[in-house]
Amino acid sequence: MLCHKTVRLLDPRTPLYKSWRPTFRLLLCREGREHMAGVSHRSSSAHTGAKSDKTVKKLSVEGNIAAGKSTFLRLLCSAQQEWSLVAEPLGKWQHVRSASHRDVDNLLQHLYADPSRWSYTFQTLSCMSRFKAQIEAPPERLLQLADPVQIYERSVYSDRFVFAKALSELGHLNEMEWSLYQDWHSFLIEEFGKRAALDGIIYLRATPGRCFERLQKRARKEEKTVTQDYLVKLHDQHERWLIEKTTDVHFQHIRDTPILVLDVDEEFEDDPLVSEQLSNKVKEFVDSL
Ligand SMILES: Nc1ncnc2c1ncn2[C@@H]1O[C@H](COP(=O)(O)OP(=O)(O)OP(=O)(O)O)[C@@H](O)[C@H]1O
Ligand SMILES: Nc1nc(=O)c2ncn([C@H]3C[C@H](O)[C@@H](CO)O3)c2[nH]1
Repeated sequence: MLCHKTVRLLDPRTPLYKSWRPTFRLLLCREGREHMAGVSHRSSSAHTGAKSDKTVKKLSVEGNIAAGKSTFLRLLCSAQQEWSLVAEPLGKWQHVRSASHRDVDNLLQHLYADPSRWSYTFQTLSCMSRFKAQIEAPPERLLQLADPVQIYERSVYSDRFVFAKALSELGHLNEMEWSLYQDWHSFLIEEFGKRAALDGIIYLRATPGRCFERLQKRARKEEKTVTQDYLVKLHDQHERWLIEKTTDVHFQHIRDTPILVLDVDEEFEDDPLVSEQLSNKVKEFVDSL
């Protein structure tokens, strides 16, 4: 469980937060300078309108549980070998480490076994690990390329606008927890906004029934209690956020991010033709950004 001090540190209304904010800002500025001293990333310049020819295009791949994101990314990366992929930090959630790096617990297991007890803790870890991944400098080899592309498996945005929101509506995050989550999430987006910004989103769209079949086929041990109803709920959140655009997204740059929708209900894993068609669509989309 997150200690009370950390919760208060992340809550803008508390004195603890106010006393730490200047230190936090200083750290952010230092990191910012290091970042600026390197190659200018597209996401840093996108908001100033400035473009350099060595910018990294950052995209996330979004979609329901077991829609086929990892599978799709594997295919994509073999078609576009120079692109860099940042996988979802699932291992960090399954093997939570102590300060002395001992493997202490499996938070994904706890989440599904007792969602009301563990959802807030899980969203804290999932979102923090995504933030760290999203603001990390791209690998050096990527910066040597003329048109570098980095693709993330999900993002800090789906963490909030799909999962945390669904868990709040299901009552697994209570009103206080949902409010705390939104407070620190907004704070981090405002502070890191440009560095965590995306140039595009690829939405892998599959019916909840198909996802449920794939989930059962994959048979991840922690997910035995995941129901089709939960997948329907997550599907609806994706649809409201990325298709209907009725989700209340407070950040203009996220609302404006271009979206490519790919239907992945079809079984394409072993079909090179379908894989090639999908990967060509992604390439066209990336070139258009
Ligand atoms: N297009 C496809 N055709 C056939 N099988 C697929 C396809 N996409 C994924 N699968 C299978 O479905 C299962 C789930 O796929 P995968 O692990 O890629 O999902 P995911 O979206 O990354 O899941 P998660 O949300 O848990 O990260 C795997 O067993 C995979 O082999
Ligand atoms: N609650 C919750 N919030 C998230 O942000 C989130 N991201 C992924 N997951 C779950 C889905 C798969 O079981 C498994 C691997 O994707 O982890 C999440 N669950």
